[in-house]
Amino acid sequence: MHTPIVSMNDLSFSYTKGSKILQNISLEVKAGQIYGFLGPNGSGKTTTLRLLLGLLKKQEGSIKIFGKDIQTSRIEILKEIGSLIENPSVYGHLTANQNLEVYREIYNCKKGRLDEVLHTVGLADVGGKAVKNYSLGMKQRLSIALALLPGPKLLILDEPTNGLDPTGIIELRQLIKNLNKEHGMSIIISSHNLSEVEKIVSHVGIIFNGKMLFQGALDELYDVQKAQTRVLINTSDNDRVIQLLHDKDVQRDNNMLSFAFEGTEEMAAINRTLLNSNIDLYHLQRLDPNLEQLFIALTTKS
Ligand SMILES: Nc1ncnc2c1ncn2[C@@H]1O[C@H](COP(=O)(O)OP(=O)(O)OP(=O)(O)O)[C@@H](O)[C@H]1O
Repeated sequence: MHTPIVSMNDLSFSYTKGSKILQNISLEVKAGQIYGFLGPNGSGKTTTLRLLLGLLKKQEGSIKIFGKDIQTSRIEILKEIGSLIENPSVYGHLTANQNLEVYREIYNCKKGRLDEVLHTVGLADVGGKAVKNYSLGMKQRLSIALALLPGPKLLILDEPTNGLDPTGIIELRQLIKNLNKEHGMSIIISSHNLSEVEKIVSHVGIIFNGKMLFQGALDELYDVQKAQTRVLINTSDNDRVIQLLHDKDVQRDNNMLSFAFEGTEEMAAINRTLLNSNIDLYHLQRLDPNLEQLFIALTTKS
């Protein structure tokens, strides 16, 4: 079996004594995965990622990256990681090429690498422009180009879609997919919004109030989500519908009725029942839970 790229076990952390920000966090990322690290604001994502990069000192638990301990092999490990934590740190008065040149010297990589990374992030045509004239999406992509300079195996992106417009989000998604597919990079991407990352991630971890609530393949998360899906209907005779669907827990909210969704076959059967009873259907909607509702479902799961 392959050694996981990242393996975090039972990590707990407090900024101040007595108030635990992270509790027994365990997280595993395998080679080639795009791992979505999800949780609402303040749940502990940035703290976890800072610990992962050794930017905060670990207190309890263990962190291994590429099979090595972050505490004893930090420099060696960091050479193979590109990261973007919080705001893009680029100089506005410099061009993209000049920004990259500053970091190229730090990383000690070849000159040709600048064009390569600019090309990878789709900024090859504007490398000579001052960064202050870039859109936020372009700045974000330039920050990723900086992180790519040393040719990392693992890329860690903390809420990279924050503040981006829909086009910027789509471009960033495409870039992340390419880095994973064409450059074989493993990627951890944090977000407070499942819908922003679900098109690209293969695995997810969900953190809430400093605890991991879920970790697994996206499909497993969809199974949890499916169990929380409801159907919303409005008909010409809602009272009658409640009688007809007496074996379901139908809830009424103003003119709307809602009940748990249990598959398309059951939906079709309900529809036939309504038709046979001469009840007109005015509205039918499937309600998939959003991330907040999923959190609630996961926290209350027995
Ligand atoms: N330097 C710090 N000192 C004390 N508390 C902190 C510090 N940094 C973060 N916290 C607290 O730790 C908790 C987790 O914050 P963290 O930034 O890790 O969450 P997050 O999930 O990344 O949220 P966000 O998306 O808002 O950054 C929050 O309650 C936050 O107020």
